[in-house]
Amino acid sequence: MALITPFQAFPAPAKLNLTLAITGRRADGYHLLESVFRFIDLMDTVELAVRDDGDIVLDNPIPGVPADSDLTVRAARALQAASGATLGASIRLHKRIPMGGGLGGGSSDAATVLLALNQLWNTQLPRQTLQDIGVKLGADVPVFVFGRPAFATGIGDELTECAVPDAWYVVLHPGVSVPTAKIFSHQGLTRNSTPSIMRALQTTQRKNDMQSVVCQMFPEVAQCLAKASEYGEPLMTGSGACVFLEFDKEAQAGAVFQSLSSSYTAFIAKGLQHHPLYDGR
Ligand SMILES: C[C@@](CO)(OP(=O)(O)O)[C@H](O)COP(=O)(O)OP(=O)(O)OC[C@H]1O[C@@H](n2ccc(N)nc2=O)[C@H](O)[C@@H]1O
Ligand SMILES: Nc1ncnc2c1ncn2[C@@H]1O[C@H](COP(=O)(O)OP(=O)(O)O)[C@@H](O)[C@H]1O
Repeated sequence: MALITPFQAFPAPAKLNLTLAITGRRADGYHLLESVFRFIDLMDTVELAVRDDGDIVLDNPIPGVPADSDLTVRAARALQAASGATLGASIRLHKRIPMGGGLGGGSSDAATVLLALNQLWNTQLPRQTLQDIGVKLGADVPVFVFGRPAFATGIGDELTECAVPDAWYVVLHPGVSVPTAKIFSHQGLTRNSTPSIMRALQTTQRKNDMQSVVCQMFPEVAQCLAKASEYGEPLMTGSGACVFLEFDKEAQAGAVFQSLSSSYTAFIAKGLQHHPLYDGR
């Protein structure tokens, strides 16, 4: 019997980019960003059981995503390679975060695997080392390992903790899936936002430099933003397609959710002050 522990469940929250400015492009094609990331309580669950044969096995691959490409499997293998761990893991994924929605679900699943297996395998790598392993899997992975709301620079991997308000969100899915790479490589993308001098301002200035190109390519996103603007000031998260509205009170979010959930797949979510696996260290 290869399994040597029972399955344990670990949460993987979605993220919102409260603001996202593109300030330049590196020689390797990756873009320089300034963004404020926060976590919300819309979550996937990753179940993990330790194996004694060193294998990494995904029990329930996502349709259309081969197990070897799944970010959870890649994260577990990257941790084995970096730590020399000889143990393996069986993985079961319970997806709730829509894919290709700009909510970072795959990256969050990967970060949860890194954080959880680092404990289950007793590899004891420091958080920064896990972030360094994570960035090779995807630019969004480090912030989930970092575990706190963050002002991000670099390609989204240089992180400073920042304050975010207690808030509730209505997240709308416009019904299309946006390919991140296509938006980053689009001719019409503006890449010249001025880097901010006062970082604190970034939590109040809200924009998304990817929104205009996504709206050109996917009119469904523009229509969703127009509809949502009847209830507040919506913004797209990441490279889309999801759109969100922020509210101070749960009741306000609840009323808007009621109104919009007949037109869109919608989620109501509480903003988190830290990642559920963040232990303060
Ligand atoms: C746009 C953001 C904002 O948080 O989020 P999502 O919309 O994906 O959630 C991220 O920067 C996405 O991060 P992630 O989805 O992990 O990106 P990766 O897998 O590393 O890269 C996907 C593609 O986007 C491009 N890319 C990504 C990040 C970045 N700073 N510059 C880029 O040019 C890469 O060249 C690659 O072609
Ligand atoms: N565990 C995973 N969950 C979701 N998507 C994954 C996973 N592993 C690999 N992927 C791939 O990553 C792509 C981006 O997914 P995701 O991170 O959910 O969206 P986004 O980058 O828009 O926030 C998916 O379309 C899928 O092909």
